[in-house]
Amino acid sequence: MSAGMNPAQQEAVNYLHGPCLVLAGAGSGKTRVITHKIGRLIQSGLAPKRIAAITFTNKAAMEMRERAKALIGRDAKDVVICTFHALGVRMVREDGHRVGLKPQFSILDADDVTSILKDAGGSTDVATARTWQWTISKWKNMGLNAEQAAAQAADDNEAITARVMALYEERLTAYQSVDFDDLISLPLRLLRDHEEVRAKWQSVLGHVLVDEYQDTNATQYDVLKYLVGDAARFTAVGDDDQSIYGWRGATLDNLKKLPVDFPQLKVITLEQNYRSTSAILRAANNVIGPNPKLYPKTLFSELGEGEPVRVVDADNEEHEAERAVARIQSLRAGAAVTQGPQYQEFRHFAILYRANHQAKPFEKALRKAAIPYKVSGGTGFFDRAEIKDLCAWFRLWINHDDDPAFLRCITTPKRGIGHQTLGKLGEFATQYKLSLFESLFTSSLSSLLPAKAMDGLHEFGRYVTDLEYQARRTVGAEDSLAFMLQWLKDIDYEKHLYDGEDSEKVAAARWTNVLEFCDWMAARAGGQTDEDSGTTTVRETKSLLEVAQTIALLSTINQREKDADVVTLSTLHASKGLEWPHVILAGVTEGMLPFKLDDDEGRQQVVSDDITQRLQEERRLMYVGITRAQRSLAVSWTKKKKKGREMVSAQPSRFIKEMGLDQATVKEDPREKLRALRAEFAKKSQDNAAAALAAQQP
Ligand SMILES: Nc1ncnc2c1ncn2[C@@H]1O[C@H](COP(=O)(O)OP(=O)(O)OP(=O)(O)O)[C@@H](O)[C@H]1O
Ligand SMILES: [Mg+2]
Repeated sequence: MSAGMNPAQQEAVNYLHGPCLVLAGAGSGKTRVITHKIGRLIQSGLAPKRIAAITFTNKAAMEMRERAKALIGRDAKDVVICTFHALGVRMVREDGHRVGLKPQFSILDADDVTSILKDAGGSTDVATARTWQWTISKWKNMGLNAEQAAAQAADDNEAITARVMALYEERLTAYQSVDFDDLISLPLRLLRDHEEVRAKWQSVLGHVLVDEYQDTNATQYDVLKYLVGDAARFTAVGDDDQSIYGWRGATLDNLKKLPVDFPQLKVITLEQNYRSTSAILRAANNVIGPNPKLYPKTLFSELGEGEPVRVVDADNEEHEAERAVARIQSLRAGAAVTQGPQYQEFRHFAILYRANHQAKPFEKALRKAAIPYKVSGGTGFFDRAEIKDLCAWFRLWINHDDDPAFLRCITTPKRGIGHQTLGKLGEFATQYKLSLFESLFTSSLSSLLPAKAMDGLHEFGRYVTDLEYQARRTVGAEDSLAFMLQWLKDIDYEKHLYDGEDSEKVAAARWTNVLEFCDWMAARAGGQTDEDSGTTTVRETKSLLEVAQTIALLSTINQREKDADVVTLSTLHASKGLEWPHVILAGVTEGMLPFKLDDDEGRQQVVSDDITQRLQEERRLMYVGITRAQRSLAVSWTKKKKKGREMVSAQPSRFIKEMGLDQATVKEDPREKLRALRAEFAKKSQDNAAAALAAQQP
């Protein structure tokens, strides 16, 4: 396992029996250490299923699984490679009964949580519910329950929020549901309060590896500590300069605590960057320079100076997007990078920005130029309303007490059961502490509702039970697909989509998503997993209900997009850990990156109101962005930006200056567009020629 590993990396890989921290800058091969160490641990005799590698996102987990498979082969399949949250799902499923949860509990997404909070707070508006949601999440991440939150409430607002939290928690228990934060705080409670749970997990896991350690929060740290116990066999890798989730409770204290809590900790630093050219690395080092250092770091690259980093100044967002597209075309035509391999496929390009909403102009410009792309870190396939609709049914099959799912199913599509009926049902359920589904068949309900309404409710209840019964018995790809299509027909879902959309085109696209989803589900019932890419392995078929169970539990699953040759659009946060040959950092405009610091709108996402700290986190975000680039980097800003509905003039981000670029080379060559046009023209005439040739074939 020592191929492609420098001595420091090898040292980290070979240090098997104690706590190990790899602290190093971007692109220095930390994630690579984790993958190789998995192999080394297996080689040393540890069973693959006793190794857990924890990543920051599902996508990162998927990538690591692939890398591990390429390196180790079949054994990689049994290694637990997942996020803290996914590990939490497993722990709560196995041991949640100790805190009153059935193994088939539901996981609520952010929208479900908002609507429960709205309700718990007495039908408040969405904005208030979201504020509560934010605070409650923060408390949960600090390990506080409603009672403790009430005790430490700083003002009336917090006191009210703590009261709402208590009601909210009651509802979650009634619904047999958990939210995302619970997936960390419940495992912690289980490990902390139940010795047998702790002993079990400590013997199950022989070594725990954590990537992106700098972005763990206090609760995750405690989970880790209990998981590894006194043996302390773990490897954490991270970079304090890439800590970008402070606003969500991540804390660098976790880095500082490690040597204190584990005095025998072995700390390894890495200095060589294998990702970026010197020009890119220099800009990155210059930007991060002003931030205080947790430990001294020098990062060098042997990949040569490379192309100078470009600065692109655009008039507005549309212009910025056009110029980005022109740059991609020009690089694809081989015009801009003169040294080394060219990296001209679409997959070699990424456009990164601060916030999701910035994607739009780029999407439009890319479409216009017929360049394929994907938006990651934003609304993914599984976040689409139509997919969530279908998942709600799965959730209900699996857990009848999942009230949010119940409400979604009974109203999508509408089946003639009105709000009044549902309101009565809700009151009844609350009064008798029952779930909505349980209430359906309680005889005393009929005294509250007219016979017709009762019939409707009973029919719905029976239909759900019947579907679940059938789904349990439907096994394999073909039957599952047929079953789902029949079900969609029964509930008239296609019509529901068309009725709900003004534009037929949009409705059709949504229906296509639904069909694609059914296909995907059916393939899973046929035994296909995300990891195998169509190779011939022996497949174990599953029942549709089993598939539904995994899908419903992990509502955010990444699509299989790894092989697609497309340009990536991503937020900076979601780009962490990844790399592309060519990167365009967009919206590097003062007020956007760094995000407006003189906050007069009481922005909710920011926990800390310390301006210096916020600026430091923004700077780290910029550092993360710059260090995603391997060969070429362009940084673009706009001379005008939106402020409310107005366009106001804007300045380049202070970070551009801090990159310390050579003034003579900073400007993007204005001839880029001409070159790009020429390239496009050349490609078009080639295509035309090919088409003409094809037409001549007999
Ligand atoms: N010793 C090595 N020899 C050659 N290539 C390496 C070596 N170590 C790492 N690499 C390559 O360098 C790139 C960056 O590695 P990796 O993604 O592991 O860095 P990282 O430290 O995890 O970065 P980040 O901080 O952005 O997460 C990858 O393409 C990886 O394959
Ligand atoms: Mg990494």
